[in-house]
Amino acid sequence: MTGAAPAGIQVTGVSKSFGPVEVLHDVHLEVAPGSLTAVLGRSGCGKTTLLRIVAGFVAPDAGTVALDGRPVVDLPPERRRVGYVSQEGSLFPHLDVAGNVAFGLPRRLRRARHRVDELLELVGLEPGLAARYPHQLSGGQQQRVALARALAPGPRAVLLDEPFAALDAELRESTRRAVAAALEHAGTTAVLVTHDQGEALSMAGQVAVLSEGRVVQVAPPAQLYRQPADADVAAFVGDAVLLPATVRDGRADSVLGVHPVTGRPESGPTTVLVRPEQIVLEPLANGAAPGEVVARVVDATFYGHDATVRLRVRSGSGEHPLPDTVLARTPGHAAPEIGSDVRLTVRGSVTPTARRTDHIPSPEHEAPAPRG
Ligand SMILES: Nc1ncnc2c1ncn2[C@@H]1O[C@H](COP(=O)(O)OP(=O)(O)OP(=O)(O)O)[C@@H](O)[C@H]1O
Repeated sequence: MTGAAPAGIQVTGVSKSFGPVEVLHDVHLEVAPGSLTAVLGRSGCGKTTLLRIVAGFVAPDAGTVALDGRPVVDLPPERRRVGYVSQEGSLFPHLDVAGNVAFGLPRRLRRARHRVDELLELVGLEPGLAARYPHQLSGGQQQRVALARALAPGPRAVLLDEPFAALDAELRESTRRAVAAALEHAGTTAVLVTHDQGEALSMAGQVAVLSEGRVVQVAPPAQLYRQPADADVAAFVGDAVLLPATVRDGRADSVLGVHPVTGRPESGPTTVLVRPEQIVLEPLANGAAPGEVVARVVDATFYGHDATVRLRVRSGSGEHPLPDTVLARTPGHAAPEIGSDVRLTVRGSVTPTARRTDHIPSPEHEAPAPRG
């Protein structure tokens, strides 16, 4: 790839209102050069607006956007050297694949067929597709062509707005992999907007969670999942079991037993997060020993590779009240019978997770190193 070196992106204090509605509030985001950041949030939380501000299609009311520390808010989109891929790819219907990709190339290179082939190869498409028109491609192929077109001028960063949302599940997965590989190979800085937590966690080196126009946490995927900033983020990025607990000497005492605590918790009453896959279920063949946690299976949903099991705790540990139900995830073949009693144990550590009282940045976040 020719083109500019990948740029770091710095979004500082960006706010934006449409009429009386504030869509973004004091957004700060730092994207390391050559890395992939996902902006994750529910529909309407302001993700697209943020991306369009970085691209230059929308001006912020307050705050700045910089590339490698140089403010670009006064530059028009075409001078920022930032590529944009939308949900539908928006290919030109009257141009074939080669024409679409070449459109992104500098004028002097537009006739250089080998450049088009290189870009198609980069996004994992056969050169044989070059003569097809967009309507002759699958949705996933169209999105890859759109990425090839965006990468053609050697942009300093690429912005992807829900690029897989219109694809069916199987195509989405393979297209994600192809796009992630192409971005990594090109070494381009990328920001991906999505409402799909699996997509954000699996593709990005850093995930920024946006809620009602505010960044509520920025963290690498594993940290976001294990140490969400609050209960809302915990429940948004996966199934969450939240239990009242008391922390003493780095261990939390909850109805599911006494467990080590992630991070450096303060002693005292709190709420702890347990992920359903941490809960291990065993058949209760010969009754329960004193102190064991026993629950009855009230419901189970079978997904094939795994199953989620809803349980009513019948006897718990410690002084905390029994929760209504807890959710466990088991391998599909090991899902217990509805109505049976099982023994519950929790693997690993639990995480103190407050209800949202304020918008707290992630405490231990460090920006991930650039890829490669
Ligand atoms: N040009 C505009 N004029 C008025 N309101 C707008 C405009 N653009 C966006 N909005 C509003 O701003 C809010 C955020 O929109 P935005 O598209 O940024 O959200 P989003 O998180 O990307 O949502 P989705 O995932 O549904 O695309 C919405 O309430 C939307 O209606």
